[in-house]
Amino acid sequence: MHRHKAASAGKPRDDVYRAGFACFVGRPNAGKSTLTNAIIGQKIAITSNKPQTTRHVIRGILHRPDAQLVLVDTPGLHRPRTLLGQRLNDLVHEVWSEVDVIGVCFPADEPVGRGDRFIASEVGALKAKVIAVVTKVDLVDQTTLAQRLLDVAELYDFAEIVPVSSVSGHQVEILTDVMVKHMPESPQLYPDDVLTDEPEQMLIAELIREAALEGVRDELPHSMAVLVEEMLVEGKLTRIFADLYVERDSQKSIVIGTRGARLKDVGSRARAEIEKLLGRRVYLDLHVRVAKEWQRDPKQLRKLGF
Ligand SMILES: Nc1nc2c(ncn2[C@@H]2O[C@H](COP(=O)(O)OP(=O)(O)OP(=O)(O)O)[C@@H](O)[C@H]2O)c(=O)[nH]1
Repeated sequence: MHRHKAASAGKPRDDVYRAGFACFVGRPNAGKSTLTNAIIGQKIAITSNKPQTTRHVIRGILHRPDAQLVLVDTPGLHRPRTLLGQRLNDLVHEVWSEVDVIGVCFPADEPVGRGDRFIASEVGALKAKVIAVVTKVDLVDQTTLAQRLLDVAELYDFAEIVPVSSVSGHQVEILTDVMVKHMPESPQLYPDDVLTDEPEQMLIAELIREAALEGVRDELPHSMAVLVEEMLVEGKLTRIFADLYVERDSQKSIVIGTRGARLKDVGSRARAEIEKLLGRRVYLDLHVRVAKEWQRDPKQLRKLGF
């Protein structure tokens, strides 16, 4: 038997450190993003687009003394009508097969429908624990909520059903506890200092944006966004990877300048400011991208503040 020492010693559950991956799924508008923010937003939330151990995009990591909960993104699941739809669904299943907990979200203020049934039928037969989250409970009365909980319970044999409101914060803590409870015993998956918290990343993005706009505000008024993709702490040095998004190729040329001279200058000015902010030495890696393809991705657009 490969039992953990702590478990065989009969220690209380509280002593066990748990860590793992979870994702929220559900039809569009079910409240997945808001819930993710409610869980990680007020805590020491850290985000990154460069997953270290898995292929999926990490939305945030919740650190607790007893657990680490890594929330990952999945693209929406659709009834596959096209090859692309099929490929997307394959990707969804790939992510699902790698997570420990799947939270299927059902908005309390809308009846359970065909889309919900489809998703519920797809989440079975996985190693993941599947829990139901009834979202937006602040929008309905007790009778409606009770009916919704019954309808959801009939869809699938969920491990748990948790009603929450991301807006009022009602039961968000409890949902987190439930998710942690279903995480495997595991050492910490991500060290605390590999990634950083979002507010800090926003400030850094703003400093880069300031530096990039200097002298060219007339040509590039609002059409630029900066996204800090990754921050890595390596000894005394912090490596920061950031993307500058512009709307057109012509704007990209302006930002980069002749043979990259302007971008280099932007980088060194931004770096000086970031070093002041962090009080640490910084290596800054800037990439200029045209946002065209990003405009079709609402999540990315939201992240960029458009
Ligand atoms: N009143 C209330 N509104 C909520 C709550 N959670 C989410 N909403 C609202 O519901 C809408 C959809 O929420 P999102 O979090 O964007 O939903 P989503 O599932 O991520 O949507 P997609 O990205 O389209 O899949 C937004 O307008 C939210 O403000 C809640 O707990 N209470």
